[in-house]
Amino acid sequence: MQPFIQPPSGDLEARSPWSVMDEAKEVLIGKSSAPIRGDIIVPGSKSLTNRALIMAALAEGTTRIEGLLRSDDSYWCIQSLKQLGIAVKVEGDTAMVEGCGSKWPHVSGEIYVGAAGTVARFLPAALAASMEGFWTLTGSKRMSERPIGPLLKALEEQGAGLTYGGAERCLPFTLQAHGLKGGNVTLPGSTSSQFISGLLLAAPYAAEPLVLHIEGEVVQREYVEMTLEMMLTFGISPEVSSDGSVIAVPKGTYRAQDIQLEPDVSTCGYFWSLAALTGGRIRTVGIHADSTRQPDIMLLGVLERMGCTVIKGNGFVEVQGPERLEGGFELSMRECSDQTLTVAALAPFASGPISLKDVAHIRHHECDRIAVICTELRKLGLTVKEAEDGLTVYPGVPAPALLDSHDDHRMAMSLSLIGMMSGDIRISNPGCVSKTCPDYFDRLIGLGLDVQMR
Ligand SMILES: O=C(O)C1=C[C@@H](OP(=O)(O)O)[C@@H](O)[C@H](O)C1
Ligand SMILES: C=C(OP(=O)(O)O)C(=O)O
Repeated sequence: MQPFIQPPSGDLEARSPWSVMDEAKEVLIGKSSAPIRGDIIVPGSKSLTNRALIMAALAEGTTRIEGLLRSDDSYWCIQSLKQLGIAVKVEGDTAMVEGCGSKWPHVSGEIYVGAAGTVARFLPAALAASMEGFWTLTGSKRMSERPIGPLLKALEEQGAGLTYGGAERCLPFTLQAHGLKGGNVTLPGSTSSQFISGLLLAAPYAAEPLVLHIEGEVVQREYVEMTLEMMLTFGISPEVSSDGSVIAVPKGTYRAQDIQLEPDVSTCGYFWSLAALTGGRIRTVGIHADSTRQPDIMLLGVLERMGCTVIKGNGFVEVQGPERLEGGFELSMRECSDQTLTVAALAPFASGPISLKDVAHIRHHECDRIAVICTELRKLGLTVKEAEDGLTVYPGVPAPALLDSHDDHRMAMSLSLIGMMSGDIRISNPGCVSKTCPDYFDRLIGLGLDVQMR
């Protein structure tokens, strides 16, 4: 075990005022001696929050959003909209957004998107849809490395002028808006579903109806469905071909709404896992498992396969952990790939190896998630086999270690699960949880876990 506390690391500029633990250099989670039990209400979905904010900004009229997530990703979304001259008033988890009908009040300026993939990929088309404007988009160091090229290429073809401050077709860039032409546009589905969602969000404002042709299978297709569903809520009905590869978006204007957002199912995954690992019981309130569009609900199927009992109630989901988790199988995580790290953290405690596949794209997330989870699990003395599109984790007993979150909220939250099972595990730079769940560690304390910040 390394004796020294590491200096603070990570891209602290990307932390927002809604982050609560920037000072923490590391977290130590004590071994849990009892099954974890509790009922919790998880904050709003990041994906729903940022879609709702951007559609509300593009709409005509004032939208009321309830159940908003207050985290770095939504903070940078709101700040970006404010930079564009949109009035956004936030009280608790309610936001009032004055829409601009795609005529952004501030026609120039610099917009910082933090580390939020949803803001970096959802805003450019919404900017390009305006008839005038000249904006520079910048983001965290990692966001400047993450792919966005296919979306920017499509926007250039649609009429936007783009110049690059660093590498070609990456952040930072300056976008000159001339409106979107519409007509046929092609985007690949294999790197990120966010390119498709980003173009769809702005598509109703194109000069001609826009027809999006998707090349190849979409990683996490359900996020595209989530976008289409919210477009419908705001009054626009795209038509999808029977094989899903062509989406025709009619011209129109979003109409302001009063909407209530669901809790973040991706965040629920860590809490369900606490129950799964300890033979406990966690009920997350506010989730309708059968109707949610959040793809990480599919983690419930994985937990059942691992021997958990899952109760899908009316407005809640409850997970009860077994005596011992089952392993010895292979899973495609393509459709709920944000949970790959969660399952990798559960796997050492299962009865047999678990192989996770079809997630090559997560190498382009907050860090190279496949390489990094393998590195961190190996530091614990565990056996892991890395593949191009996933990994296999073997059962084992984790040894004490100092682990690195790699400034990735999902790494920090997943590694905390191992910490709780093993004790003597420290995680450096834990403050990155603020990307989606700023009070994550306080919530663990609330469930009776021994969590020390240093
Ligand atoms: O549209 C969204 O809200 C998201 C899409 C997914 O991204 P990719 O399709 O880029 O993997 C997911 O990983 C991310 O957390 C949220
Ligand atoms: C991939 C993620 O985020 P982003 O929206 O930045 O892509 C994530 O939250 O796991």
